[in-house]
Amino acid sequence: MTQQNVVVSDTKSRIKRAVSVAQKPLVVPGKYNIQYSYPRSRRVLKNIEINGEQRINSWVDCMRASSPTQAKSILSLAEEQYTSWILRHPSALDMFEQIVDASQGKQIVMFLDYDGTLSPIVNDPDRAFMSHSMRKTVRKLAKCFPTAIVTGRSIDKVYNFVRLEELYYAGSHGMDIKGPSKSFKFNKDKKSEEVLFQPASEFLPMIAEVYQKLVEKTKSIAGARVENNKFCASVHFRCVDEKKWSELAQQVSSVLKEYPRLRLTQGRKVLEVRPTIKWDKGKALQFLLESLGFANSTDVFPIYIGDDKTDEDAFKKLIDRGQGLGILVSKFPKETSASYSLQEPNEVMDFLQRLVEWKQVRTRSYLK
Ligand SMILES: O=P(O)(O)OC[C@H]1O[C@H](O[C@H]2O[C@H](CO)[C@@H](O)[C@H](O)[C@H]2O)[C@H](O)[C@@H](O)[C@@H]1O
Repeated sequence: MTQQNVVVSDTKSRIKRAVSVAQKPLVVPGKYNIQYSYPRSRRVLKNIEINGEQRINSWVDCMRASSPTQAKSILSLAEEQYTSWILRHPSALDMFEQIVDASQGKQIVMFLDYDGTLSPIVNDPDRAFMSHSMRKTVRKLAKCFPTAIVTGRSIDKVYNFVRLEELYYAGSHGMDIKGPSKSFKFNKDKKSEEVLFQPASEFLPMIAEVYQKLVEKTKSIAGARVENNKFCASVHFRCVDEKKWSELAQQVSSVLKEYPRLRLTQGRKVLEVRPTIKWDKGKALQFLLESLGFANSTDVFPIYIGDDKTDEDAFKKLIDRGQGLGILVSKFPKETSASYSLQEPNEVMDFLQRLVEWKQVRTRSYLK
């Protein structure tokens, strides 16, 4: 079954669900961000989601008080936009049967982003814990399919959260790749040594130096926080007053001026400083598929689940390969190359759990 077939079928129920989701009051304010919450590459520090949401909330309050009819038309517009988005990126839970049908006869390989996908977004990056039930689900998932965590975090950090030896890990946006320990190898026929790839290893001292400079430069800005992710560094502004965002951006930019071999990208309330090498989460996905022996295989069905801009490189890679599918985790419409959507980590867990159950049923009936 082609992806188009999958998307076209079941339209009525999806519209129904889309409209009912769009009507949930909690979700509605953020939907005004449709075109604005996902800033295009260089529009740094503008139109960012949470404050956008607050601002819009107060706009809507004022508008309701002064002109109820006008407010209603804005709400309808948001609903329409959400409905149109969800039709293009239907829920992976609603489309579960079609997704597994499309994978028939192929080896599913799972790629999971960490923050915002397996763990909820929180203010303190050191406290982005994943739940026990999520860990249990991912453990079961890895017994059924080769499974990789692909993250902007350093491998050490993400491993401290995930604590599952049986997974592949691609840390620092894919610039640090490790395989599972030998006893957990999925494909026992493949070479037994751990996969290990560090395409940006020469940048290690530079990132360490830049990290120190960023800490120094930003320390006067309340709430700013710099995280060393080994081959890249993150400057968090989730807890910085919006009035201070441009000052923070200037400080970061002044440090980067001295480092032409580093570039800046943006994630969810975070500025990511990373090497200019042509390597990203999409390339990491490709590398891992090759390591698993699926370089030119048509019998593989990779599923990538992620919530952030950096995950778009992986979604695009799947489109280029013409294999598998991408699932964006988001409550709000965003520009994306993913085919499907899930609203939050809890839905991701439900989806993974269904995959596990589906696989177990198939294995049982195969053994009968
Ligand atoms: O690729 P990911 O696994 O999604 O990592 C991207 C960044 O995630 C983390 O920051 C994000 O999550 C934090 C905790 O919920 C949140 O406070 C922050 O605002 C988000 O941007 C991580 O701390 C960064 O280092 C990663 O680059």
